[in-house]
Amino acid sequence: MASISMNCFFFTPQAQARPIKTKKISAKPSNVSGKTRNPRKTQRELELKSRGGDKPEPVTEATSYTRLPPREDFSDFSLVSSSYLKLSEEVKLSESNVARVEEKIEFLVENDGEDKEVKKDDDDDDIWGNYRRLDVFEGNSESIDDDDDDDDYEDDVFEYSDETDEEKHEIGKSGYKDGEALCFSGEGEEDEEEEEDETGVKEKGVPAVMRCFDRAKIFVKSGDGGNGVVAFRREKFVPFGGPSGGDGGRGGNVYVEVDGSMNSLLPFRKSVHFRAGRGEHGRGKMQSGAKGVDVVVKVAPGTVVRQAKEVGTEGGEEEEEREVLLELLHPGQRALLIPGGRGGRGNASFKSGMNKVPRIAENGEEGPELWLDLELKLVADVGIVGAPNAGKSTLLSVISAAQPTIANYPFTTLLPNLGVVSFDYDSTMVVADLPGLLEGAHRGFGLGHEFLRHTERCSALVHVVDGSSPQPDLEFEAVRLELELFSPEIAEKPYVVAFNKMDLPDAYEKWPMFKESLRARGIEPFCMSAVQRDGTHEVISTVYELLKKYREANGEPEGLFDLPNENLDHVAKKIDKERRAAINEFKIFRDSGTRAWHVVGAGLQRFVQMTNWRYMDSDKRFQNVLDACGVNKSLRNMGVKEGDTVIVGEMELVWHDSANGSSRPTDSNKTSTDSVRWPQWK
Ligand SMILES: Nc1nc2c(ncn2[C@@H]2O[C@H](COP(=O)(O)OP(=O)(O)OP(=O)(O)O)[C@@H](O)[C@H]2O)c(=O)[nH]1
Ligand SMILES: [Mg+2]
Repeated sequence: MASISMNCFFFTPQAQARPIKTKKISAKPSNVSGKTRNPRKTQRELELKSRGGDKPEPVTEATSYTRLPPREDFSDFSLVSSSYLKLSEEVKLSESNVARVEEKIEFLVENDGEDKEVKKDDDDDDIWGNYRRLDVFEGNSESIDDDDDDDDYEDDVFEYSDETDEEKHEIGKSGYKDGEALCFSGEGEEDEEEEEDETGVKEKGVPAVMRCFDRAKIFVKSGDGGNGVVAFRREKFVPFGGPSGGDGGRGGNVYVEVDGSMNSLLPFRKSVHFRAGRGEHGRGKMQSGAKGVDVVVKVAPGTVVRQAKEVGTEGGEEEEEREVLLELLHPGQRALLIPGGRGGRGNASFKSGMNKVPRIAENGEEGPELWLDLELKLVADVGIVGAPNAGKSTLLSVISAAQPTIANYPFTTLLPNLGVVSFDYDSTMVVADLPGLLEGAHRGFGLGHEFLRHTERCSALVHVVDGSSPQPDLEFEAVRLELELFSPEIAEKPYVVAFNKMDLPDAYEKWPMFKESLRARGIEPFCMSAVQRDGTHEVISTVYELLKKYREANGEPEGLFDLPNENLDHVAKKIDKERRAAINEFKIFRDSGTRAWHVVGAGLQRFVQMTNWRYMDSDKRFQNVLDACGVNKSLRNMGVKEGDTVIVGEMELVWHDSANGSSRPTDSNKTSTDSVRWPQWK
C-alpha cells in the first residue's frame, strides 16, 4: 500500500498507511452541541433502509403544528369565560349596568375543565427519509438495473439513510418522533411551577389553575434542510450525461403571529413543542426537494417573547435581564422567528471544470431550536388598582360594558378584566381591573405581585380606596408602597385616587379626613359611589385627561387593531447571522483533562454537520477546507503532535504529521464509499 504523505487529519482508517482508530465521538464534546451521528453506514444498513423493510412508510409531508387548539376547547373554563381578560364591546358610560354576582369562590376550582384532547399529527413521519423511490447502488449488489435500453432517461442515485438504527430506537423509546408528541400535557410545566413555588419565586396561595395563563414556556425548532443527492444522468444516446443530483429542500420556518381572538396563553399549557417540517431530500434528474412546512405559533396580543433557559439548566440571568426578543401587541403581527435549515447541495451543484464527475453531496443544515418564555402583559391604557374589595370591578362594570364578577369578599377578581371606555367616537381607552393588592404582596401575600406587571403598559392608574374600611388612608399608603416595591416605574405613572362607597355612612364620615390627609401630600382625591354611579364620571374623565397628556408627551400610539408597518424579522436575521459565521473564524483550545484539541467555530461546525461522509469526495473536500481556512496551520503552530486527538464540531480526528509537509491526502479512493458501486467512466 502506498504510504501516505500528508500533514492533515484522517477519519477514514482505510485511507491510512497504518491503521488509525478514528471514529465519530460517542459522547458529545463539551463545547459542541447537536447529536452525534455515525457517518458510516454498513452495507446491511443501507440495504435495509433502501428497501424500507419494516420501517414505517416514508411520508413526504413534514412535521407541522400550525394551529393551536380552537378557542372553544378552553372557553368553557369559567375563569376565561367569566373574568379573565374579557374585552368588552364599546359602550357609552350611561349604557352600562352594575353587575352584581354573588358567587362562591369554589367555582374557580370546581370547573377546571381541562380539555384532554391532545393533538397529534400522525401524518408527519419524515425521519425515515423518502428513499425508497431511489435506486441504491451497493457494493456486490445485483440489484442495479443495467437495462438502459428500456428507459429513455434514468438516473443513478447514490443515497443513504441518515438515521442510524440506534437513533431510530431512541426516537421510538421517547415517542419523540417528528409529528408525534408535539403536544405535551401541562403536567411538566406545572411541576416546574411547583418547584418555583418552593424556591419562593412565585406567589403563594394561587391555585395551579390560574398560574400559567399569562406565562408559558415553549420549544420551537425550525425544519432541517433536506439532503442533496449524488446522481448521474443516464439517457439513451446521451453518453456521459453528467451529474444530476438535486439539492435538498429548505426546512420550514417558525413564525410567531398575534391572534386577536386569543386572550391568554392557556393553549401553551398543553402544546409546548412546535417543530417546522423538514425539507424534502433532493432527487435525481436535477429535482430539488420541496420546502418543509412552516409552523406558526399563535399568541395573544400583548405577548412578550424572551429566550428561555433550556429545561433542566439552572441558575443564570434573572428574567428581567434577559433580552426581549419580540413584543407583539397588534393582532395580525407576524414575525419570522427561526428560519429553516438550508437544503444540502446535490452533486450537480458541485460540477466544475476541474471536477466533471463530482461524487459529493451535502447533508441538509439542521434547523436551530430555542426554548422561549412567553409572557402576556395586558395592552390597557388605564389600570385600576387598590386593596381587595375596594370596588374596582364595580367601577369597571359602571364605566364599560365589561361584566366582571363582583362580590362582597376579598379576591373576587383573581385574573384581570378588560373593558373599553368610550367617551366619543374617537376617544376611547382600554381599562384593566386588576386583582386586589394586600400589604406584603411583595412577600407573596394575597395574590402577590403576579398581576401587577399588567400595569406596566398602562399610561395611567386609578387607585380605588375602600371608604368603608377602618383606616382608608393607611390602606391607601399600603397599596402605594406595594406598587413602589414592585416597580418604581409603575409608581411614577400618573394616577387618580378614587375614594369609593360614599353612599355608606361610614365612608361618608371618613371622607373629609382622608381628603385632608391626601391634600397635605399634594394629591387631589375624588370621591364616588361606584354602585350608584355618583362621581365615577369625574374620576374617569380626569384619568382620560391624564392619558391624553401622556399620549401627547409620548406620541400617539397606534390603536390596538392598527397594524404597524414594521418588520419583525430581526430575531431570524440574528440567528441567521450567527449561523452563517465565516468558516475561518474559529478558536482552538486544548482540554487539560483529555488532552484533546478542540476547534470551535460556528461556521466549521456547520460545515462538519453538512458534510455527508458517505460520499467519497467529502473526505477530500473536508481536508481541503481545513487547510484553506487555516486550521491545520494553527494547530501546527500551537504544537500539535503525531497521534493527538483533534475535535472539530462533532468529528473526532487523529493528527498525523506528514513526511514531506504536504497537506493533502495522496490516496483518497479508499474511503468508506467503497461499498457503493460507482459507474465507471473511461
Ligand atoms: N355600598 C357600596 N358598595 C360598593 C360600592 N362599590 C362596590 N361595592 C361593593 O363592594 C363589594 C366589592 O366590590 P368589587 O367590585 O367586587 O370589589 P373589588 O375591588 O373588585 O374586589 P376584589 O376583586 O376582591 O379585589 C361588592 O359587594 C360591591 O357591591 C359602592 O360604591 N357602594
Ligand atoms: Mg374585583
